[in-house]
Amino acid sequence: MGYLSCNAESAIATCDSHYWDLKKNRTTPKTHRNFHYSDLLSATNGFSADCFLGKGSHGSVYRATLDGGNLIAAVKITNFSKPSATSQTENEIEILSRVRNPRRFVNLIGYCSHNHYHLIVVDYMPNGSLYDALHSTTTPPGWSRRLRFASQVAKAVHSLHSSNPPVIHRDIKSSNVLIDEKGRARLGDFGLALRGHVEDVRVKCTPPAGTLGYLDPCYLAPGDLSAKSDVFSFGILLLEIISGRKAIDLNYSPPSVVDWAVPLIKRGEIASICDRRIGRPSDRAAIWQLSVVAAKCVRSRAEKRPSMGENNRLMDEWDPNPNVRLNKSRSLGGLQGQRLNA
Ligand SMILES: Nc1ncnc2c1ncn2[C@@H]1O[C@H](COP(=O)(O)OP(=O)(O)OP(=O)(O)O)[C@@H](O)[C@H]1O
Repeated sequence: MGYLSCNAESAIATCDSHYWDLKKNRTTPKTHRNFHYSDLLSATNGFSADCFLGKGSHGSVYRATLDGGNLIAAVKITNFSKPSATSQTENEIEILSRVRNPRRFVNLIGYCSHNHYHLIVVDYMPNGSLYDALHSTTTPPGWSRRLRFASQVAKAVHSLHSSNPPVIHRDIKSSNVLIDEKGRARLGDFGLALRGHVEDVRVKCTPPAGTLGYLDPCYLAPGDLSAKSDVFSFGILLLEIISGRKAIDLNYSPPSVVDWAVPLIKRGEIASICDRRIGRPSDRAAIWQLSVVAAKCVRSRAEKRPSMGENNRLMDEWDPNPNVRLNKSRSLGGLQGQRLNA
């Protein structure tokens, strides 16, 4: 996936550099382990093909068997010679040292530096990414799993936005949502995340970055960043979950999932955007509601988008227990019948 801009180094130069100076270790709390390279080498069988999990834009990922077989982890390796990769890895370590959620995030276990390489050790997610589940399998997830994934990602993003100071992820997309051993969707890849209030100098100085197709059109300059940029990307992710279409797919016209799906949602033609590979949704009201939430999240004016807290409250109405759901719906007022003004 192509990053529009990952130019964090120049931002660090102009901003409050000591805040992020991981190497001098002034601000990073020691909650993670410092691994020896030799341990990671043997834990991955010498980074063998057998342990290879995948390759991203900044390096490769391997499965590691640590602590005498008691801990299975994923090791991401990036090369120091790529400055953008280095700054993203350092940033990911910094952020993940401060936010931790065993059920919602792909958490940091530790890290190691060796010669020209940074190695970051994180929770191992044995069931691939949401991108793979939606786009690369012959058996895509059914509607109830999709609803669960949507709700789990919403909770993960909300927990970032409501931490103190808040964290804006800036790269929410299906390939950064990984599925754990219990089938839960967890948010990973915090390389572009920013921790701080929007008025903080670090946040104000960092150039826009993200992935094409998910990037908020209002986020054109550093000062435009807000949590609503994550809300936009989350809306794209919801459209992807509902339709099974990629954020941008040149095989379709229009290629953008937003340009295609939102007019249909506004006309109430929800069935037209539902993924045909998995049949009709049994819980049509929930999918209807999810589609409306998605359309609200991708509104062109950031201030008109709901917060992740509001999205969460609406999604909580899909409790698997119909009685609980009915009560919640009564108390909160469902979306059904609401007009959607872009
Ligand atoms: N914690 C993990 N557990 C298991 N597999 C992982 C883990 N992290 C990444 N992977 C796998 O490794 C591959 C590369 O991941 P990585 O995060 O480096 O890149 P990406 O998110 O796919 O792409 P990009 O770097 O462009 O954002 C992914 O396909 C993913 O399935």
